[in-house]
Amino acid sequence: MTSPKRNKAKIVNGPGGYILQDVPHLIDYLPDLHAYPNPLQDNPAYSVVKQYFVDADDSVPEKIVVHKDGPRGIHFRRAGPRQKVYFDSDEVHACIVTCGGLCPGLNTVIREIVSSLSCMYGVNRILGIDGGYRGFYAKNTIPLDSKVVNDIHKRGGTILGTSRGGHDTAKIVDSIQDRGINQVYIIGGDGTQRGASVIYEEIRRRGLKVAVVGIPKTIDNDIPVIDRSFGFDTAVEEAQRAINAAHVEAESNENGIGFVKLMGRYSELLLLIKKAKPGFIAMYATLASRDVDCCLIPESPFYLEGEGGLLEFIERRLKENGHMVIVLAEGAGQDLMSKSMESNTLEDASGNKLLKDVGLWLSQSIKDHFKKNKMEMNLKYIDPTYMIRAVPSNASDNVYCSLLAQSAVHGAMAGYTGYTSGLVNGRQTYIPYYRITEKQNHVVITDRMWARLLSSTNQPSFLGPKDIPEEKKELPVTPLPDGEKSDAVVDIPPVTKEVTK
Ligand SMILES: Nc1ncnc2c1ncn2[C@@H]1O[C@H](COP(=O)(O)OP(=O)(O)O)[C@@H](O)[C@H]1O
Ligand SMILES: O=P(O)(O)OC[C@H]1O[C@](O)(COP(=O)(O)O)[C@@H](O)[C@@H]1O
Ligand SMILES: [Mg+2]
Repeated sequence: MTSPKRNKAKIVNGPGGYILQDVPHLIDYLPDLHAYPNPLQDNPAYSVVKQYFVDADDSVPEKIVVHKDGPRGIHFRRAGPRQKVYFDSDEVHACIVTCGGLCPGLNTVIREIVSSLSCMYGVNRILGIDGGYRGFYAKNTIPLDSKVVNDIHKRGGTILGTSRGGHDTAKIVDSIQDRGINQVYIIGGDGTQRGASVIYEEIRRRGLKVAVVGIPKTIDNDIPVIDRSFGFDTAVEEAQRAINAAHVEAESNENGIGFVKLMGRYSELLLLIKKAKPGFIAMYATLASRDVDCCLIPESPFYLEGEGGLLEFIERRLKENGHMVIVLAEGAGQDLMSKSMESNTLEDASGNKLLKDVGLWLSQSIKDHFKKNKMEMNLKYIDPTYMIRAVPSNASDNVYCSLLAQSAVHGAMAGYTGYTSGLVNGRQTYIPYYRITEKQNHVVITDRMWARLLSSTNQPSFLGPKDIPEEKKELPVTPLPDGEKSDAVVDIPPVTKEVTK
């Protein structure tokens, strides 16, 4: 296992408190690299586009809600094609790997990386890595071209296969070096991006001309900074089907309860710091459906018994309406379940905490309660968790995946490396790894979005004021005096979580 080396972050300060959290470039450590004119300038599809190439100074603000006297704040480099590229098309030997859990849209991203490289930049050496990180050193590669990927966007899953665990940095970089690969596209979630970050560090330490690019994938929506991950929209849409079925079942039965379990799990890292456990799919599926009476997510603790508890609320809602729908994120109520059952903490191959099935436990607890109180109730339990991530991406995710993949390719061709390509405030950007890996996204229950959900379901918050967690306040950005512009570097915090093999 290679321990990540400390590296310097590229920070550019500008007037009015402007900060650019820039991404590394190959010339940062290979200053003599040759640049070429971008072959896109001769591409008939683009020659008519005004200002097709992105201006070198274009950047995208992280926060778009501002006060008139506030500092301009943090920005990211805008993604897109540059006038100069640092790879000759014939020289490029690219590879693509998919890691972690499935997510709708993986195949669309693979397809578009291949198409962008071959159709826009004339690259014809592209390899698929079979079965996640360990495929770099334990499996054969899969040659990819436009024909092979032609209709894969219509299929769920990933044609390359995926896995958890198996991240051996030295072996992976050896394989990249031995095969002469010089562009590495890594599609995966929070764990994968941490893996990409250490691969980039090792490549840089060895002084290789290899661009390492991350493409964020997460059905849990737990990757920070970006607006949302591809596949999330599809997953929420698919979850609607399960909620609709639950509603139909509930309505058709005396005191019917439709109970749906969705994905959204505890993160081990976040358990350590007692923070986020994302319940985004449950929250958005509930908001979209309007048929849900109660949404339970890990970020918002609840209790079963007594006044103000879940069981009391269920009884009340059944009396009022004769039926109800409950949506539960799989990470919710894990503490309640652990208290009532013998528990030992297990992990998957990537070090993620393995969850017990809270859906089965909670639905049984509800059944037991009604039986004990001799009240009639009909509960139908629906677990669509793997179904919602195995489907192909919907139209909007397909467009999103395509733009994301194109941006990733433009960046690598332009010589940028050590970045994740992501949508920030509706614009494609390049985000340095340390911003992606420093924390995880979670539902903030003191935000307006959760309040909107509570007012749409009219469920109790199950919280007193003292239960509301204090969210870490963001440090204010200190504005620089007008006109002052300085290039600065700061230490990047090393990746904290250890690699699990
Ligand atoms: N801190 C880390 N350093 C290096 N590799 C990691 C790290 N955490 C996870 N990985 C690797 O990333 C891959 C995917 O991680 P996982 O957590 O399973 O999925 P996801 O990336 O979708 O969150 C696995 O192969 C795992 O070994
Ligand atoms: O595929 P597995 O190992 O059963 O894991 C299921 C988990 O994967 C997820 O879909 C998230 O996966 P990632 O962390 O790989 O994005 C969770 O929602 C779920 O808890
Ligand atoms: Mg993950």
